[in-house]
Amino acid sequence: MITFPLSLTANWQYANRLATLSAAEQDWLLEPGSLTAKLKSYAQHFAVKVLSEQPFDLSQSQQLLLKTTQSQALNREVLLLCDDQPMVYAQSWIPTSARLKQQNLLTMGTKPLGDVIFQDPTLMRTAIEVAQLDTDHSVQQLVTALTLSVQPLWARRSVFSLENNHFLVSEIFLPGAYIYL
Ligand SMILES: C=C(O[C@@H]1C=C(C(=O)O)C=C[C@H]1O)C(=O)O
Repeated sequence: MITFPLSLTANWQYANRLATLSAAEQDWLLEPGSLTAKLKSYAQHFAVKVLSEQPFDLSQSQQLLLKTTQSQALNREVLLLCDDQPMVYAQSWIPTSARLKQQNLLTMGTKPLGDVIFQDPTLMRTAIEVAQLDTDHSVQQLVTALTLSVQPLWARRSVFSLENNHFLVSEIFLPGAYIYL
């Protein structure tokens, strides 16, 4: 039985410190635009499956990343599926601020975050950090539950901002994702 939220503790690094990324790895890990839009361009059918969406306590490191003293945020964990294949596990931490509520980010359901936030011209994003999750990382329990093959996984994360309201989005590329092809 998987306990959400999954821990995403990892050796996060800014991509410019990783000289050995392949072209495909750079293409997917450093995609500056919407990952949703990029995945949709590769698939006939795109869908979001919500795994867990609940208020949860922010860790101290998350509060620092989000530049917030709020103790809780909405934790949203989803799978992004292309033609019914799970391609990405995404985990977002969205503080319950009025501005983020106004954007309906706290009640997205199966609508992809990217379809909303990238429509906002005030959206800002920090530099993308990347990490490789090894075969004994806690995310691998989800890989096994999805009957996918355990393998080192690429991950990326960044902090988005809408008028000084910050939220953290992490994305793990699952086995079979285009990044590995
Ligand atoms: C931020 C984006 O939204 C995507 C969709 C998410 C969701 O619906 O929870 C989470 C992370 C992203 O993979 C994006 O498209 O880049």
